[in-house]
Amino acid sequence: MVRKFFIGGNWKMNGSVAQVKSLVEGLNGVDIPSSTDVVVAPPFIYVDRVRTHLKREIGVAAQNSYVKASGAYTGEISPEQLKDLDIDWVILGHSERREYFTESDDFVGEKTAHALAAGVSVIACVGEKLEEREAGTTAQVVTRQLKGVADKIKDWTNVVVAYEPVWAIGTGKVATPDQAEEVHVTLRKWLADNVSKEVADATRIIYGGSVNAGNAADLATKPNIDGFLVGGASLKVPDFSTIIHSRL
Ligand SMILES: O=C(CO)COP(=O)(O)O
Repeated sequence: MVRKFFIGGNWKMNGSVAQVKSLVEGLNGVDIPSSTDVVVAPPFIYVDRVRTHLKREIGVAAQNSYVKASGAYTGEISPEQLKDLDIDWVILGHSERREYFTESDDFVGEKTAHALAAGVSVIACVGEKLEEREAGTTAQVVTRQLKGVADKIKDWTNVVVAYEPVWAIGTGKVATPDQAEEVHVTLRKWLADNVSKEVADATRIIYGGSVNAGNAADLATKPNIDGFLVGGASLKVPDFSTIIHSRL
């Protein structure tokens, strides 16, 4: 099964009008291989302008969405509203949201189901903390998080799973290709055993955590690493471009 390479750029809470303009101009000059899906996720307030000015070969994602279509939910954004702006993707369950905004596995699953129902594809994130890895519970943690999503959805066609070990995010401490591959295999096996062999074969599992222009190609050699979710390096167009072209 050939899974299309997938590169996401998570800009997190970074950027200004000027920086967003320069990123979009830079990205418009990057050659996007037809074998690769590329999606960038600006902060909410910039998604509309990014979608308007960015070339269509690059998708745009939000970094969160809520579980209702509309209503009295101050500060929230619905996937229906994202769709209204032609935003086709959303990142859900990022460890920063789980940690700072106390999002549970169950809530991430609910948000995933609602986004998919609204026609927005989902990058669903899982990942263990350092103490969980050291305690030997990595597989348990990531499969529990994946189950939170699996319990709420039936169709995985529009889901990409991102494995992002918390200890590797923004730390410069990247998982080795073998460490990442091991967890990707665990996640894929869990999908095969608990959802279906077809879903396990077809679902892209991407890696995130200190991916940069220097380490992406090595990680991309692993058969179960189907791409990357990139934070810091996605704010530097030349580095992000190298990562986009990291699979030979
Ligand atoms: O959290 C990440 C992407 O969602 C990874 O961030 P960094 O690439 O900055 O480590």
